[in-house]
Amino acid sequence: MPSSSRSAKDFFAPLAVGAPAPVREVPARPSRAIHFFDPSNEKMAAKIPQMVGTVDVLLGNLEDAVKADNKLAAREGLVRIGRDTDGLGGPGGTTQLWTRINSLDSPWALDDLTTLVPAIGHRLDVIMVPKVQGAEDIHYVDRLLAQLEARAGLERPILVHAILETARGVANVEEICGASPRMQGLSLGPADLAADRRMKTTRVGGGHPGYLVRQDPPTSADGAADVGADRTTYQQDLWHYTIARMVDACAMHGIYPYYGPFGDIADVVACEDQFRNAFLLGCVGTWSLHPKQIAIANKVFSPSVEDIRHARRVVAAMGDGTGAVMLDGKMEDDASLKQCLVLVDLAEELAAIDPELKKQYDAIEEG
Ligand SMILES: CC(C)(COP(=O)(O)OP(=O)(O)OC[C@H]1O[C@@H](n2cnc3c(N)ncnc32)[C@H](O)[C@@H]1OP(=O)(O)O)[C@@H](O)C(=O)NCCC(=O)NCCSC(=O)C[C@H](O)C(=O)O
Ligand SMILES: [Mg+2]
Repeated sequence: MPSSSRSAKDFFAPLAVGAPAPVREVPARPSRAIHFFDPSNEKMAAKIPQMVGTVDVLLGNLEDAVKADNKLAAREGLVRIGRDTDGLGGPGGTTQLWTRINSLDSPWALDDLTTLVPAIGHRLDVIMVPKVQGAEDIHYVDRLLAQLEARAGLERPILVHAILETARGVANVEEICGASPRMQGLSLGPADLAADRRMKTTRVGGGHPGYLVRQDPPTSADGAADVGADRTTYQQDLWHYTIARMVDACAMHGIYPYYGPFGDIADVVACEDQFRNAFLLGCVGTWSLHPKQIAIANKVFSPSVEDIRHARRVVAAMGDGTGAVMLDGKMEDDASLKQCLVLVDLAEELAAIDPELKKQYDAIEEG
């Protein structure tokens, strides 16, 4: 659905003479892990060629986590990597190439775009824009990209991904998603969002032991509550509300939602839990900050063999897709079939790019 500031008839028109036609549908390319690296960090940059083919997306980060003194080196490093790395980015790339530019109010964002698009625009699949506040930020990037693409003679538009990391961004999430046909998706930026909301946390994503609910107190025979008794507590998910809003806004506009960073690199168990919550709620992928988070993301954001076995059984049992049937004591109908088809379709997309997964899904016995 077009945003209110552009009429429906103009929504899919190029925003500059000579710019490529906007996409009508965002390509469903697997992007389970968006792996962040700092192109100014020589050790990290040296690892990028060998990571192609092992991760769905490699993202050259130019924003936070890159020291101010290294901003230029990061931009130039990304240009080198984009130019020289086989198989990275563009329509034939085995791994997508994304970048996160600096925020639009920073001294670097304009040069990020005017340098990257002419130099490696043909390789760049998606530009992640941080701290997006509303549709106006997307409109600015949209027009500028169209001008730069036209000048560079690009044949396909670079897509845009917004990070949801301000209270205003969350309040405007639907209009952000619908602001341009370039919109590919949204990620949660829990660290900046926490600061902007004045949450009293100090972490980069994940949970907090203080955010909990407690079991009711036991009562004595006279009905008095023993509030001092030992009671089980249940840690709650700080990010549930925002992820759920993000998922709905993305689904409504046909674009893709992602969890963001999990900063406790050592806690691979909680990382997997956080990723899985996001997967179950509808996210298609997550960020990876360290090489060891790639395997976690790939595992979590690929449907399990058990889920695919069950989903295929439901599809088979439902025949023409209408009516209701009983399977293993449970009712299945049109709606559960649709859920199963989400999983089956995702498995097919992933099997097409991941031979190991394909082997596992192909080995599932029918019946
Ligand atoms: C988190 C790190 C700083 C950890 O780095 P380091 O201490 O060097 O880790 P290791 O010693 O375990 O590294 C082992 C080797 O792996 C290489 N390495 C590390 N990270 C990466 C990477 N991301 N990509 C490629 N290679 C990597 C190291 O160089 C070591 O190599 P070697 O010595 O040759 O064996 C570091 O991982 C890091 O900086 N990660 C990226 C951080 C980042 O991008 N942060 C920004 C995103 S989160 C954010 O911005 C918040 C968000 O916007 C919000 O608001 O919520
Ligand atoms: Mg941030």
